[in-house]
Amino acid sequence: AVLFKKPEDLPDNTHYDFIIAGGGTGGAVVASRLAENSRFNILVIEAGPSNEDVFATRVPGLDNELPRTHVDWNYTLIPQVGLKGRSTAYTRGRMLGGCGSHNGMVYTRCSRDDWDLWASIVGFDAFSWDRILPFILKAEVLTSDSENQTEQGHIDPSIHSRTGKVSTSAAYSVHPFNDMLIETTKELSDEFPFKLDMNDGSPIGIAWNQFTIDRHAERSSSATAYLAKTGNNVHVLVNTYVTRVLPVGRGTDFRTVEFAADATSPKMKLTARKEVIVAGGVIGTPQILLNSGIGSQEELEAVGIPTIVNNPSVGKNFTDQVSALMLMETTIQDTDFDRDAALAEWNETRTGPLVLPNHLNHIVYVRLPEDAPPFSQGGFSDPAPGKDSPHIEFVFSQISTHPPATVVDVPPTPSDITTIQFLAVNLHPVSRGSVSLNTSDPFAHPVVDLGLLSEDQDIAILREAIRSARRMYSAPVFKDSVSESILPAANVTSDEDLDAYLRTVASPFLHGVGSAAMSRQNASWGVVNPDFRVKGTRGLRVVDASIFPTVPSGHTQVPVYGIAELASALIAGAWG
Ligand SMILES: Cc1cc2nc3c(=O)[nH]c(=O)nc-3n(C[C@H](O)[C@H](O)[C@H](O)COP(=O)(O)OP(=O)(O)OC[C@H]3O[C@@H](n4cnc5c(N)ncnc54)[C@H](O)[C@@H]3O)c2cc1C
Repeated sequence: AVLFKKPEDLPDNTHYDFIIAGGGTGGAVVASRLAENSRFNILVIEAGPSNEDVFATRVPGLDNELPRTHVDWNYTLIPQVGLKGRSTAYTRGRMLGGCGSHNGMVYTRCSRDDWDLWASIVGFDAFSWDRILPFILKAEVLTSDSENQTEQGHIDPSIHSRTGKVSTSAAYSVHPFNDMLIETTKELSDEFPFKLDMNDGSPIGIAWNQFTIDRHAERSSSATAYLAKTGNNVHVLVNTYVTRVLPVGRGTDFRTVEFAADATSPKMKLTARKEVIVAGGVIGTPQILLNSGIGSQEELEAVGIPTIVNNPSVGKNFTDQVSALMLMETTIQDTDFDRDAALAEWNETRTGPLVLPNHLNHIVYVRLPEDAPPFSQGGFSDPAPGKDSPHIEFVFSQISTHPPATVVDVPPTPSDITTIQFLAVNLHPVSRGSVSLNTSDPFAHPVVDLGLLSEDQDIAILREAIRSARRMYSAPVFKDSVSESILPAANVTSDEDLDAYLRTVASPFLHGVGSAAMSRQNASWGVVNPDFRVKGTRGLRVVDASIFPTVPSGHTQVPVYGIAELASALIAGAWG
């Protein structure tokens, strides 16, 4: 690809077939795949800088140093009623590769049920597990064993690809906690069975984590694995903000993109010969559509934006998983290390603690039984999409006396006590939020609301997540080394007390989806059709996590890779 750092550097008289707004996870995949047809010229416009200018993007263990910097959009949720009016940070990557350049690199395809549900919601079988899998595999290349990465007992290589793009590995470190968790899968096998590979469509149990990390212990992303490897028929304009998409003439053929370096620079316009693809992510995409007059007429009028396509679904249905910090007191060896020495080691030999984002190695997925309290006593219906889908995830951060190494806000934590630090997550909340505008200024942050814990069902499941985690640490293997629940405190056990704790600590898990949701062609709701085209328009598609109709049973980057590969094939096919 050819990189341009300022709008005025773009060559005159170049005609682009496709213009892609947002060079993040989804946008970079689509640009690279379309570029495989050498007759297509493609322009990617990205608000942030190149990932190559940001060293910390390369080092897995420096992922926590990227949020709240110039490569973060630094959004804040409006005060969340379900969190006692707390506002929490909502980090999103703002550079080539988008969130994929600053995320936790966990590789999860989510469950068979998630994809089959999407296929039935949108009425297009291409989204079903069996049919999306080839596209997920197209995006993946499993690394072979190297130091700190092994397939043996950690992964089922037969369900992975050796020929795709983004590196996936079973990166690991050696630590006694690993063996203890594996022992738990024997001692408490009903609730916590061992799972050889959580990417087989049925992610339930305790598994070794898999990460988008390459064999040189570097982050792999759509920026490094796709965009950096494309030819010169892709032009990439960084540091440039897409303000609107505009129709060509008076209709709804939205093939013109308006952009500027910043609020004080002149706005420029370019028209794509074939299509515009918006890939601004779960906040950027609805913001661009709304600024362009595609949204609820009533809400657009209130901020003085003329409506071109009246669609009240734009920005609605915004959903994220909700997590709660937990700390357990322990005598297990801590995972602390000297950062500078570790960085020197990573630089020299690509070994040491920075080869991994978190310093513990497993991921735990729990499916609540049918008679679990939220269902049997609370009367709530099962929010998971099927029997192969978990309700709860535990993801471990570190064992330390320091505050938790997480990018979400955490309450003050006790010092001088060594704790196992992890997040308990409700994977399928039913609370919904929105992305909306309170100004017609395209450079202002939109109003971002997740409605976290606004539905009682969500807190009921998070309560069970805490109880499930405590059961896990009651396994005999932890008897002499894990003593007490510190957060929430051991005496916090009743529903009321757990709820009070949860409303104080809960945070978004940063897997936002659904703000430009896909629906059936003739549905009365939804923003894009199953071919990714924005309803009521021509020439305009959306390809990113905003189109997911529901939040899946895991982390969201792999589903973005899957749908971006599918979309690329559809778009290339339409113009082939
Ligand atoms: C801190 C964090 C950790 C995470 N950890 C994991 C994990 O371990 N595993 C996992 O699977 N998922 C993880 N995720 C989620 C996952 O990374 C995202 O769901 C996924 O990358 C989203 O892809 P996307 O294409 O929808 O958006 P993005 O990757 O965010 O891409 C959107 C791009 O559009 C650009 N953009 C937005 N607006 C404009 C505009 N107006 N003009 C120009 N450009 C614009 C943005 O700068 C960005 O580059 C994490 C997310 C975060 C924030």
